Amino acid sequence: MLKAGQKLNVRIAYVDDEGKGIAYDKRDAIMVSGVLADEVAEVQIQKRLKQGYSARLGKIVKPSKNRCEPVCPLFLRCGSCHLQHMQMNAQADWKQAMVERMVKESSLKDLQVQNVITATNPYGYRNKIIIGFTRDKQGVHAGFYEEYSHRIVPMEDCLLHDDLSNQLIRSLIAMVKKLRIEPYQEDRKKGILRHILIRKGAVSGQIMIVLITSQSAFPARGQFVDQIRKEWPAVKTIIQNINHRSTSIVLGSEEKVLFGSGYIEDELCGNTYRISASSFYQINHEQTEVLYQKALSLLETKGNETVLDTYCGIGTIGMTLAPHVKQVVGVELNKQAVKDAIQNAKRNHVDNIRFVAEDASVYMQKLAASRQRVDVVIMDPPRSGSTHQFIQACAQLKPRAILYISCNPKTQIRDLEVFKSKGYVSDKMYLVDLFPQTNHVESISFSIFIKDALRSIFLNFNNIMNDRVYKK
Ligand SMILES: C[S@@+](CC[C@H](N)C(=O)[O-])C[C@H]1O[C@@H](n2cnc3c(N)ncnc32)[C@H](O)[C@@H]1O
Repeated sequence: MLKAGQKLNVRIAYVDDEGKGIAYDKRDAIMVSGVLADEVAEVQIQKRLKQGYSARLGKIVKPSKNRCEPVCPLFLRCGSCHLQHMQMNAQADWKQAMVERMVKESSLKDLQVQNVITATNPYGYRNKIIIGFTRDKQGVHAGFYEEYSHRIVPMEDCLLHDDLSNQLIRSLIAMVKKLRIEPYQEDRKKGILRHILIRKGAVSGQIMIVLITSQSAFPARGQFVDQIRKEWPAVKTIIQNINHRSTSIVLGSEEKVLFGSGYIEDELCGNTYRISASSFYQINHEQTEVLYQKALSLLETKGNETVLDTYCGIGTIGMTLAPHVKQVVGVELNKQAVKDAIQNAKRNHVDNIRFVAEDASVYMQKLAASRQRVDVVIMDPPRSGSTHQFIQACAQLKPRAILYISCNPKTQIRDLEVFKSKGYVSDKMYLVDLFPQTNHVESISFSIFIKDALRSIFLNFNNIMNDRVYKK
């Protein structure tokens, strides 16, 4: 049995899905951050866990050939990055191996995980930033959260954002301190400013600032807005979001526009989109274009299809696809996002798309009950994945194909297992790295109904045989 404080040298067996190195002492697992597979590291035991021990990294005794120097001084303290110490090509291999492991543990043994489509910009890619505020005896602190905690790691330059965003963050923190805007203290339920959210259009350069507060009125609000507008002309809108709740969810349900229109605009895949504070917008612009192109190329559309774009956000996937199909229906739960989507269709003159504000599972069930004809279903649910009801209704609708985009391959694989039981099979999974330096990856699968799948195998087989006959 190991004791807290004990130091020992361990060999890292593998890096788990959370980016943590796993070593073994006899049969006990030891979990340690900042290490790579096959490295030998000196670690210090911290505490006993259910399935082993957590440990702190002392020093690397034998480094891996995949190791590189983490560039951020806050690496391992701030919870955002997990893989900065891993070279980029090794990050791609690791993400692929992680998804392959998930597939192997599922009933989808024939699903082949393709090589990761890597990012050309491994840093500076994030277009959305959330900074937390707190106060202690030493004063006001602002920055990002430590992993698995509500403790704030004071902000320095974050390399996942561009230089301008980092300058803006520093400037906003200085204004908060100068204007004595009191940070919200979660434990004492006192104070006002909880977070500041910044969103920047990658192409437009337009900036949105959302001040998330614990109450509606707060002193110096007018001065804060005036100062931001004076110093930052790229800021097109400032919104106050009021979150009264005791929760780790950042945004509350109440909003006041303090300056501008309440949204910014950006361009993606040739269309212009308006994006409101609570609407979803992918955080890596360049890789989102790669993701959409890859996903939509799998559909091989003929122009006569009716497509459902479920979990559609502000309508970006559906509107990129619309010129290539007969019609698209977007389904989205967030009413503000649906308002954005309707305006986005107008501003891009896309007239074969419409949007429904509803829970996607409920909508699918209604559609299945009314026996509507749908050719293709696109789904892009949140990290928690879709629901049994959605999949059941989708199978009743019998679309030719289901295109599933996900930021969580684990829940996607779980859902694909259910789809398989309904006759929808997928032979390949494509990965696109939207989140370099982190343990996350975006994945795409394309499933067709088993009878169609068999017919396509038969046709391919026939073509191969015909080729052979011709070659003879
Ligand atoms: C990962 S985002 C994808 C958005 C969009 N497809 C895109 O690429 O920007 C997931 C979206 O699903 C929406 N959503 C979450 N739960 C939902 C539900 N039960 N029904 C419909 N939409 C939901 C969220 O509001 C969010 O816009």
